This record gives sequence, structure tokens and C-alpha cells, in this order.
Amino acid sequence: MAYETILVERRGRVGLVTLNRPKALNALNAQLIRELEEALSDFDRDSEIAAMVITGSEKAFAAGADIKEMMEKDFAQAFSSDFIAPWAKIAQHRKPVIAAVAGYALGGGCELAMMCDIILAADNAKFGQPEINLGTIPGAGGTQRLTRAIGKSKAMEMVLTGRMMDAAEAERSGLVARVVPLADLVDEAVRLGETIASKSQPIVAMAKDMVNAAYEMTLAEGLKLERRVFYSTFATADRREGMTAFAEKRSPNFTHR
Ligand SMILES: CC(C)=CC(=O)SCCNC(=O)CCNC(=O)[C@H](O)C(C)(C)COP(=O)(O)OP(=O)(O)OC[C@H]1O[C@@H](n2cnc3c(N)ncnc32)[C@H](O)[C@@H]1OP(=O)(O)O
Repeated sequence: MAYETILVERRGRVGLVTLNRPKALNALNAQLIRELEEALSDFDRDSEIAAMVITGSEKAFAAGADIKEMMEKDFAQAFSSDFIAPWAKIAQHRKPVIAAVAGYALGGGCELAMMCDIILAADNAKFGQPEINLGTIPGAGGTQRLTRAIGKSKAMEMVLTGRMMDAAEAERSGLVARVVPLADLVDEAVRLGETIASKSQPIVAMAKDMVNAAYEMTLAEGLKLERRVFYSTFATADRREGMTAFAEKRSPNFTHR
């Protein structure tokens, strides 16, 4: 598949998508979102791929939705086209998606990172929801996912003032899993993807589902579902192999069944 706004490659069992609109700091226009979604869906269907990584440039993961594409829309056009709706599909893939964020992750860029399952940040990363400066509010999850990630007070401050957070603060706040040197960012993200690829893939999918369920359910509902899914792992060969390998003091040989 030939893409214009992204670069797609395979690194072992990891599918790597690099956002590639450098002159616009990877501003997320409709074409980029469509191409990104297609590439992720292809990787999600590909049995050779176990995890995906999304990254940008050293200067910008993504500086937000494309303001120039949005600026002339009126309410009726925005509402009837529901032009942000296609973004939601990015959060719905079964395989784990890692955001490798260097530079600016602003507005829709921060929201895109938060749609991923794990965020790794380079030491120069900057996160923010500056929509307030444009006379609007976050529209692709910023008020919801940021609040769940870093808590109400900090999210409220960022959304109401547009203040950016650097990588160290993002790590302290729980927005990102880890901060790594800029030069190592993509390799670290791919290594993380390879580590996930070394596990049982059906069990990885169940674990991902259950962590995501924590965002959708009450604690009581989530605990009940978790216990059921935990028991269902006992129907897999990989659960038996994992526990047997532990008892036999060897590495497990997962067959993804
Ligand atoms: C998802 C939803 C619903 C909403 C949103 O995401 S709204 C967008 C939120 N993002 C922002 O408001 C950030 C906008 N960008 C900036 O504030 C700055 O570009 C910067 C702080 C990230 C970097 O500043 P710098 O001075 O280093 O670079 P610029 O000269 O400003 O930008 C270079 C080049 O990129 C174009 N650009 C940057 N961001 C966007 C964007 N979000 N949409 C469209 N174009 C963008 C910028 O216009 C410039 O291009 P030109 O030289 O051709 O003007």
C-alpha cells in the first residue's frame, strides 16, 4: 500500500508507523488519520505482527489536528460530518499499540498518544491540550483520557490554560510509562513491542482488554470480569505451558493457543 502521510515498516514482529508530514509538524489531517488507521488495521490482521508502534519526528509526534483543515468549518458541517469520529478506530485495535513520542504531542497529538496502550516519551517530549488558545476544547478524548491518566486537578489546569507538560512531569504524573533518551526512543519502543511479542498472544489480548475495561466499568464489575477472564486462561495451552515451564525452571514455549 502506498501512503503519502505515513511511513510503514516492519521490525521483526513489530509494525512501525512513522507520521510523515514534517513541514506541518505532523498535523493530523483527514488523510493522515485514514492512512494511519489503514496501516494499523493491516498490522492488526497480520499474524506475523504482535504489536504496533506509532512515532513522529524528533521535533513533533504530532502538533494536533490540522487547524487549517478545520478552520473554515461551521457548526452544521462539523456536526453532520462528525469528522473526528474516524479517530476513535485507532483506539480499537486488538494488538497492543505503543506511542513513541518525541517533541510536541499537542491537542490531537496528545490525544492520539493517549489512544495508544503505552506511551514512551523521549526526553524532549512536550504534551499539552492547547485547544483553549484556539477558542475550542479537546475533541478526541483530551478531557476524558487525560483526566483519567493524570487526575482532575492537573488535567483541568492543562485544559483550561493550554500549559504544556515536559517529559519528566508526564512520567511523574503517570501519563507516560517511561522517559528514554531521544536517540533511543524508537529502538526502545520496538524492543518493548518485541517483549510483548514473546508472550502468548491470546493472553496479551485478554490482558489488554481487561486493563481497558478498567476505564469503562465500576470496580465491582471490573473485578468480576477479570476473575472470569482469568479462569478462561485455564482453557489455553499457553497457561498450562507457562506454569509448567515455571515449575520445570525453563523458559515457556508459547504456541498462542
Ligand atoms: C483534535 C482536535 C479536535 C483539535 C486539535 O488538535 S486543535 C490543534 C491543537 N494544536 C495546537 O494548537 C498546536 C499548534 N501549533 C503550535 O502551536 C506550534 O506550531 C508549535 C508550538 C507546535 C511549534 O511552533 P514552531 O514555531 O516551532 O513551528 P510553527 O512555525 O508554528 O509550525 C511549523 C509549521 O507547522 C504548521 N502547524 C503546526 N501545527 C499545526 C496544526 N495543528 N495544524 C496545522 N498546521 C500546523 C504551522 O502552521 C507551520 O506551517 P507554515 O510554516 O506553513 O505556516
